[in-house]
Amino acid sequence: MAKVIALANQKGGVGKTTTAVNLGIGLAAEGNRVLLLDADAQGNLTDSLGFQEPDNLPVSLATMLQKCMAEEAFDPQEGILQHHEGIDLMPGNIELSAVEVALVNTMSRETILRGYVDSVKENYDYILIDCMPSMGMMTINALAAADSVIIPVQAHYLPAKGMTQLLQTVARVRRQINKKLVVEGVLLTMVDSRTNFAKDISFILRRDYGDKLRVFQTEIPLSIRAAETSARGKSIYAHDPNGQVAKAYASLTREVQDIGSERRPARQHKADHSR
Ligand SMILES: Nc1ncnc2c1ncn2[C@@H]1O[C@H](COP(=O)(O)OP(=O)(O)OP(=O)(O)O)[C@@H](O)[C@H]1O
Ligand SMILES: [Mg+2]
Repeated sequence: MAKVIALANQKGGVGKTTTAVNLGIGLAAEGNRVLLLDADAQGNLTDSLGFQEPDNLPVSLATMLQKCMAEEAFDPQEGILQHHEGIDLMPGNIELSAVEVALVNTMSRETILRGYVDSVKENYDYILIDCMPSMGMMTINALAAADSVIIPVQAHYLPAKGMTQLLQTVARVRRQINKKLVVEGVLLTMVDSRTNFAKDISFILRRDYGDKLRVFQTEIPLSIRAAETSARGKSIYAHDPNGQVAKAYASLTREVQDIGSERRPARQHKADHSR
């Protein structure tokens, strides 16, 4: 049964999609069965895995969510695409915007995506959900469907305010819709280790949040190599296997796998109970 991880941050351009691709393919390289869900109407995940023009795909996540809303039966393999680096993808496209609007007037509007995820869960070890940069209904659906959330944070900005909002949303979803939801970890991305500023942000983040949340030891370096992959339909491991970004994503993959095999740290239990 899959572990379901959402990649979420309402701030745009922080590395959610890049992390979905490279963590997903990293986990597959370790022998896991992995499904990526593109829950962003921009379709960037679909596009960056080489399925260009996502808006022309006949079946996408929007199609499947419409079926779930209509309580229509479907084949769990329907619409799932295969990427040559060993992962499956349920693509996303502009139609998700219409679905997001339709959700507002639907019964159980927060748990439609969970219904879809439940129907495909047994075929995978990990399902990663790439969220859009907003806290709208689709992201709430992703948090409702997930076991945990990874929060990528760009090392260029102090994330304080946005993080507080996001953590409040996660806590609200946990209280009201999905008791099991935890923060898997905060991931620093686009770290320019030559600057003191990036070091300061890493320090502040670990100081202010480190006792409540896991801040991944791995930090993803800023590199044009990472930016290039989105245009080429492949992972950083295929594009620049010996580079720093590939090493960092492989290290993140190991951290995420290790979490699965260890008990949750005591401090996280404490944080949960204090709410
Ligand atoms: N480590 C990195 N170094 C340099 N550029 C990067 C790195 N990671 C991602 N990028 C680039 O930064 C941009 C934003 O990354 P990405 O699309 O992964 O963010 P996102 O959070 O998914 O954005 P959105 O909120 O729009 O969905 C992309 O052009 C991507 O190629
Ligand atoms: Mg994205």
